[in-house]
Amino acid sequence: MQKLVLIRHGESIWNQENRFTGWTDVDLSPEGVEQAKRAGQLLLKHGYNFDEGFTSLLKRSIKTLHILLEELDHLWIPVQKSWRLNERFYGALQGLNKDETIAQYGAEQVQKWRRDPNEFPPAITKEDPRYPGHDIRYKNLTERELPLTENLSVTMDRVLPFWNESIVDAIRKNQKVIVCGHGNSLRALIKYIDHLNDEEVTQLDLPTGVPMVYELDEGLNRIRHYYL
Ligand SMILES: O=C(O)[C@@H](CO)OP(=O)(O)O
Repeated sequence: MQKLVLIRHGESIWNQENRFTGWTDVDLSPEGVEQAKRAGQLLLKHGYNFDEGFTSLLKRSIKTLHILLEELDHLWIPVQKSWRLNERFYGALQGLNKDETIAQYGAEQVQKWRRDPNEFPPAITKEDPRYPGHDIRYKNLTERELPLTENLSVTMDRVLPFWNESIVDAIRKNQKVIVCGHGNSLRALIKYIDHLNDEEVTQLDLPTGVPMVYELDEGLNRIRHYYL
C-alpha cells in the first residue's frame, strides 16, 4: 500500500476577495500562510514525511508546499514544479469578482462556468495582458499548450501526462509523495484517480490547506481517501 498526500494551496488574497484567479499569480493571504503551517503541523503530528514534492508554477502553491515542508523540517526534499499542475486557466473571467459576475450573467451561467466539466469560460485573446505567452515562466510551452480558456476536461488533459510520467514514476519508485495544487487541477486529478463521472465531479469542492490522504494499491487504484 502506498500513501499519497494531495493538498490545495492555502487561502489566497483573491480567494479572500472572491475573485476568479486561474493562472493569475496571486499570493497567499495571512490566513493562507496559517493554513499551510497548520497543515505541516498536522502532517508532523501524524508522523508523515516525504521524499518528493510536486507543485505548480504559481506562488500560492509553491509557498504552501514550502511552508508545510518547513514545519516538517523537510525543506531539503526535491520539489518538481510544473505548469501542468497550475490552476485551470479561467480565461476572461480572471480578475472578476464572482458575485459581480453572478449579478451580470446570472447564477446558472456562472455555476456552469465554474463546475460544468465541459463548459468553457469566455476566452481571452493573445493580445490580452493575461495571455500566458507574455509571461517568461511559460516560454517553453508550445502555442497549443498556452491556454486562452480551459474547462475541467481540458485541464485534465494537461494534468494527466504529468501525473502519469512524473508523479506515478516517483510513487512506483517507492517515494513518499506530496502534491500541492489548486482547486481545479486537483479536481481533475481526483476525477481520474477516483473514476468520477461528470456529475460526481461537479459536487467535489476542496477546502484550502487541508491535507488529503490517498491510500493506493499496487496498481495505484484507490483503497480509501480521507482528510487529515
Ligand atoms: O478562481 C479560481 O481559480 C478557482 C479556485 O479558487 O475558483 P472556482 O472555485 O470558481 O473554480
